Amino acid sequence: MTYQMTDLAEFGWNPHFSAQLEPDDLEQAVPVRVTAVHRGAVSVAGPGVDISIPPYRSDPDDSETTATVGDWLLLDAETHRPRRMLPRQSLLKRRLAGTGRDVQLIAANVDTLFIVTSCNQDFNIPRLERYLALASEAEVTPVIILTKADLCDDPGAYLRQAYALPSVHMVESVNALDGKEVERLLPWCSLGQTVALVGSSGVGKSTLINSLTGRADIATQGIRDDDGKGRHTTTGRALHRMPSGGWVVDTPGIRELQLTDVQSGLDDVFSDIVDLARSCRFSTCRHDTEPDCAVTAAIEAGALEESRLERWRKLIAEEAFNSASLAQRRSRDKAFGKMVKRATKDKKDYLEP
Ligand SMILES: Nc1nc2c(ncn2[C@@H]2O[C@H](COP(=O)(O)OP(=O)(O)OP(=O)(O)O)[C@@H](O)[C@H]2O)c(=O)[nH]1
Ligand SMILES: [Zn+2]
Repeated sequence: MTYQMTDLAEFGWNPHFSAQLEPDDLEQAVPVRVTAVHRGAVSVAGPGVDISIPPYRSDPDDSETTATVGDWLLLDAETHRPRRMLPRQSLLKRRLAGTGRDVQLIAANVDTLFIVTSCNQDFNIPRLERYLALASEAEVTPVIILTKADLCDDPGAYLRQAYALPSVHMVESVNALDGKEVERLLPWCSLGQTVALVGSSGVGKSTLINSLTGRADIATQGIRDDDGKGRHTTTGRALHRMPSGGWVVDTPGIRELQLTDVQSGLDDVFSDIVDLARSCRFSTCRHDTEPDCAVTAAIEAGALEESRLERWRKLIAEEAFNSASLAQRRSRDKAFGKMVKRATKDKKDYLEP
């Protein structure tokens, strides 16, 4: 079977994925994209394919290799069984709420992360920095979207604060209810582009998705669900096609974002402090009372805000804590695997001396 690359491009295929193909792959396999993950089934779609298959994990020992929304799978053209998953271009994940340890995959192969906040008390620099670190770590381009501009006297003040963050290059303020204004986001939503939205509850993510998809089937707060049992919030997870040709990932609100394994993301977002720290006299400088500390010197000179240093410290501490518990679990899993292997070998030796 052969495909026009343009047919695949509609689903978000790009040279990154072409580069993963073996010469005869497309003769025996169909590339499909995961459009939804349900309990016990995964929906996939591609040119001429729109089916449900059982959940797939390429490495049984590694939960991060579970096919998630946005992943590309090569299905056997006849049996429709997955042959393999193509290496991801990006991966958004978060610590699973409640368990404290497990990592939940949010979406793969996302091009742009819309970090949504509103021009009111939700606007919060530390929260933006967390989301920026998440985007950087996931290798997704961040765009900050300031909603409810229509309810605010001076949206420009919020725009300026967001732009002032060193790693921020794109900020848009919109009235998410106004389709015309939301068109300003179209450059990130063109053919085959995949966007995901993150932000606190109530900032307007569903409203934006509705405006971008031109549909009203995604529940917004305050609207009653069909079952009449009450307010429906975004709980499913799926890729929705936009009239502009792009795809939008509808993920549940990430209310308690925890940073896992985001050391390099933090370094990017706080590169100003990391750069300064290189000039401290001691490589182990804690930027506290040490002599010749470039960081405290910058604070004294007014070049760095002390609160920014504090936020960095807090995130570093949180990151260290999270990564430590993750590392503990990984080494425990590994030790368990080794023990099982050893026991199996012992048994074999015993049975076949
Ligand atoms: N005036 C105005 N209202 C908005 C805007 N964006 C969202 N709203 C309203 O704010 C409320 C919350 O919006 P949602 O889109 O449900 O927020 P959400 O981020 O999806 O919330 P969760 O589903 O809980 O994560 C709704 O009543 C929207 O109509 C905006 O830009 N301007
Ligand atoms: Zn220092």
